[in-house]
Amino acid sequence: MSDLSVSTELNAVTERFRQAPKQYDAVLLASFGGPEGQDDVIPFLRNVTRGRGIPDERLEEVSHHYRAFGGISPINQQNRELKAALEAELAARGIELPVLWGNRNWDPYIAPVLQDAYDAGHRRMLMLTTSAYTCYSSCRQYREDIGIALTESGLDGKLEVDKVRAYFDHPGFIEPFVEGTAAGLAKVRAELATAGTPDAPVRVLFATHSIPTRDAEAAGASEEEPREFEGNSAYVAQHLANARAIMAAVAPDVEWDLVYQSRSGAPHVPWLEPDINDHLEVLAEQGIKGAVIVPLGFVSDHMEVAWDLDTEALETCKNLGIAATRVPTPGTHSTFVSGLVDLICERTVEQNISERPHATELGPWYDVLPAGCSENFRGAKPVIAENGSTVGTVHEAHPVEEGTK
Ligand SMILES: CC1=C(CCC(=O)O)c2cc3nc(cc4[nH]c(cc5[nH]c(cc1n2)c(C)c5CCC(=O)O)c(CCC(=O)O)c4C)C(CCC(=O)O)=C3C
Ligand SMILES: [Fe+2]
Repeated sequence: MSDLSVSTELNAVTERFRQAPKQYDAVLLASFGGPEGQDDVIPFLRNVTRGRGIPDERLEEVSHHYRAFGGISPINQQNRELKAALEAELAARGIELPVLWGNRNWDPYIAPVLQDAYDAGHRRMLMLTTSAYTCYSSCRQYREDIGIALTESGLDGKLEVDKVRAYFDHPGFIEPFVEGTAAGLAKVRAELATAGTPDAPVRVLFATHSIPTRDAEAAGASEEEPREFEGNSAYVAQHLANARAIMAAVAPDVEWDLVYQSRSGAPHVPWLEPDINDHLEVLAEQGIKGAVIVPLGFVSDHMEVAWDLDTEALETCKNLGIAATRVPTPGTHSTFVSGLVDLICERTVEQNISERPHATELGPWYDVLPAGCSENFRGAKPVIAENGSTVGTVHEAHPVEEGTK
């Protein structure tokens, strides 16, 4: 249906940071976590922002987003559904790999999940995150949280944990956006036609989470493997490359912009801009009458999508007289789920997939990150899946290996 252009070639850098396939005994589906009731809201926000310099006023404001949803973030249910979909796809392919689910900021927390996994006999796990891009928050922080959990529990050296590559440009992640953008454009154009202005200008807005510009510049950067990125940031470059790939497949003639949302730091700290709402005002002044909002930075329709886009940005569009629609996130789209299982199979010995499909020239991203990748100036922490770090590796003979020799 679409003509997303996909390459399976490895670049020299990826080749160097590639890990040989292993015999894993479980997948760890690692996510952000969210509150499941009004009483959870404040403790959850404290977990997220511990030591991060987020002003109280911002926490107060964000707590209202959660309160409006009964204190329940949609993210946990979405992860339960993703876990079930992954289990079904693995089973359908005859792959015996249990999927365990752990969160960075809410129950079920990563640390006890790792302990339970070890107690149940697991020794070699492959982490799959619900975060597709490269920056501190979307990659390194997950790797540090595993590193900290392993070190503090004494499991380091006994339980091995690796990570699936950042999959922003895997076709399984991009295809649902291609489909959604095409459908969104058709919907907005139909709406404009009904209003008697079929030729009114429409803009596609690719939305992602803003991050501090300092984090953006550190994203994907490492002394070991210096690389130049568009926008001076792998995070920015990855989104731009994805947006281009999607527009090339869907509507090469339609104009688009990359915009940011959910900024939370202190006002004097610079974050990536423009904010989607500010940008919509500029577009309205330029005479834009239709907008297709693509939540390119997100894997599921969690609170950052449900509030910041569906509640705030769509409200802004309404006030500005812009006909708008928000495209679905990959969620449990069968192409996405199947792509995630392909990503797992890239790393496993059984039913190994040796090709590394990628729809942008930036990828495929690394299995093992170059030393110091996306460090965020908050001090060194134990980290897994990184060149030069032994955290998350096993120093003794591995029982699974012994059994299979
Ligand atoms: C890059 C990125 C992603 C995408 C990658 C990924 O998916 O991981 C993401 C996802 C998410 N962010 C989420 C929620 C929050 N993020 C916050 C704060 C922050 N996010 C940041 C970045 C990101 N965040 C940053 C740099 C901060 C500042 C504090 C810090 O430096 O860490 C805060 C604090 C309050 C506020 O200021 O908003 C909350 C509540 C939820 C859960 C939604 C739900 O509950 O459904 C999800 C999926
Ligand atoms: Fe966030």
